[in-house]
Amino acid sequence: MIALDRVSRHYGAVAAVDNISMTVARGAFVALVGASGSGKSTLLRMMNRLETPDSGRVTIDGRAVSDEAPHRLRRRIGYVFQQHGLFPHMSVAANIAIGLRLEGRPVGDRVGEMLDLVELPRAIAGRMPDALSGGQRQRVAIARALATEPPILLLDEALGALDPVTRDSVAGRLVALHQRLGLTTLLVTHDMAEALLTATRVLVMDKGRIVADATPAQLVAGEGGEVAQGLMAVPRHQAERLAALAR
Ligand SMILES: Nc1ncnc2c1ncn2[C@@H]1O[C@H](COP(=O)(O)OP(=O)(O)OP(=O)(O)O)[C@@H](O)[C@H]1O
Repeated sequence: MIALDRVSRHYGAVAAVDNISMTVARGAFVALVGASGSGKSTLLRMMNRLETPDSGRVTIDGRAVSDEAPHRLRRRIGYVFQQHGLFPHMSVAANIAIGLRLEGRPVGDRVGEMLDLVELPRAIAGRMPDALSGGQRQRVAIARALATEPPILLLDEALGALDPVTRDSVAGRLVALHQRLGLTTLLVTHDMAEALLTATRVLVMDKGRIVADATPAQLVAGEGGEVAQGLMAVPRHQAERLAALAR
């Protein structure tokens, strides 16, 4: 569904994304992990034209994203980032409905349906974003991203600002939504454990390149190479220390 063909993006001398070719199948849940600065966000943001490659081509359903107006493209691609990005002066309902309104589509009962989808009470529709908890705000941001029913969902550290309990619960809801709506989802995260527990395919980035492309089971089995296993050391070490506490 999504294809990158020899895509690069430089900032001065830095190759943020260095000649990457990859494809993402429809319905996949792909995590992009890697150290800070490895190019994850740049790669993601080239898919919805928030960044432009210096060379190479990004296509969705066979069509180059550069041939489509950004606002049209973004109707087909939901995008959620770390700082939820809700409009502070608009109610929850107005935030969720904004995509539909911009397209001139009827809102109908969509706000309520979207709140149901992310398991928030419909009664919060009239609240302002600053009257919500961080986890609730992030779920509203996901509801907003999905309100226009885009088939693709891009999440850039979308859970990164949440406390661990909320993060775990929102991650679980996301996987359920991904399956229920048949989405194609890409999740950028620093957290290898989160990648392993949500995605079915994990891409590991290092210095602008993809250095591993593996399933969670393969990574747990020790595959994927040195950089991937370096990232695996964190959850593995934590699991060992927790197991040692129980002894
Ligand atoms: N607008 C920009 N101007 C200059 N350099 C940039 C810009 N955006 C990204 N970079 C550089 O490109 C490289 C990749 O950045 P990117 O944000 O894609 O990495 P990342 O893996 O998402 O990092 P993080 O996990 O810290 O968000 C970094 O060296 C970064 O400093």
